[in-house]
Amino acid sequence: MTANLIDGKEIAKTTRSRIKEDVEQLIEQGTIPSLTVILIGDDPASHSYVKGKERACEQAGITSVVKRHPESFTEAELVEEIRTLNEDSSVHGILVQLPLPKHIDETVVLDEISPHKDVDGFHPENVGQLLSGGEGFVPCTPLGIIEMLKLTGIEIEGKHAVIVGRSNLVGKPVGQLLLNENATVTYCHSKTKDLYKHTLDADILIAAVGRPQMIGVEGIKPGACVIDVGVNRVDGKLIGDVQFDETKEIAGWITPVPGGVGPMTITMLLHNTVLAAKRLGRCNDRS
Ligand SMILES: Nc1nc(=O)c2c([nH]1)NC[C@@H]1CN(c3ccc(C(=O)N[C@@H](CCC(=O)O)C(=O)O)cc3)C=[N+]21
Repeated sequence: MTANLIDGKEIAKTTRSRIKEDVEQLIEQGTIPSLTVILIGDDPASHSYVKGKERACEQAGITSVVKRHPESFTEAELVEEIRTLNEDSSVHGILVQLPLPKHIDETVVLDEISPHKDVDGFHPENVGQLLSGGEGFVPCTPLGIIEMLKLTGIEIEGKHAVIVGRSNLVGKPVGQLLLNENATVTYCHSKTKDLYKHTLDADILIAAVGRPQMIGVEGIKPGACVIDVGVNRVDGKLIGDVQFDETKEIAGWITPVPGGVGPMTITMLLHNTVLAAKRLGRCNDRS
């Protein structure tokens, strides 16, 4: 058996053209959705991701501004910049590219972003909304994964979803979303004993550890849906967390790296920015 490929690029393309229509409608109503990205330091991977975000915004008709700062930019300067953007009614979405330099406290910074402009969904208010089933912003990668499953027609309800990795960015929120979709959810992590005992029972396996090819085919249940969130750069090449070539022979569905989750992450950033513009627009109408 060979797995069906979940083509993230193709799904992203379809979703982005839908978003573009939304943007056009908003522009007709007088609002140009706009995203500001703050990028500190000169990590090549971060610069490349941010370029991808800029390109995607441009294609969708969303205004994007990138504020680039040297490694020496201070936490106080960053907080000040965020406060200014929070107040600026022409800015709908604010994203601070991670990771930040060591001298800046990520928590302090993320807490400073207005929850109404927090298109990453990292602000504690939005994290809380996700847990309680509210209407906050949901982190882009987890949202992209759910969208991809739905658009591919993979049933979530009643399925056993096993997540490997418990980061705040991906592991934890994707588990919560799957739970909200009525999956039975298991979280695995670096201290989990006998990892494959759990993964072998997964109908839906989410690999989000950030270690190249750490999940082997011995850990995959035949017919399972395997979502590989890994973006590990090895010798200039992008490698996932799953041994793709072996796994694709027994899985039912699998996402490639690149061309899987990555393009959907950026797509959901566009989605969240449009959502922010719609919501903030409504607030401005009322004032
Ligand atoms: N505040 C913040 N929000 C983020 O969402 C965020 C972040 N910081 N820091 C870094 C990670 C990583 N991330 C990716 C986004 C797109 C691709 C992507 O599009 N990847 C393409 C390939 C891109 C390439 O070749 O370089 C693909 O998988 O096909 C990958 C990784 C967002 N992140």
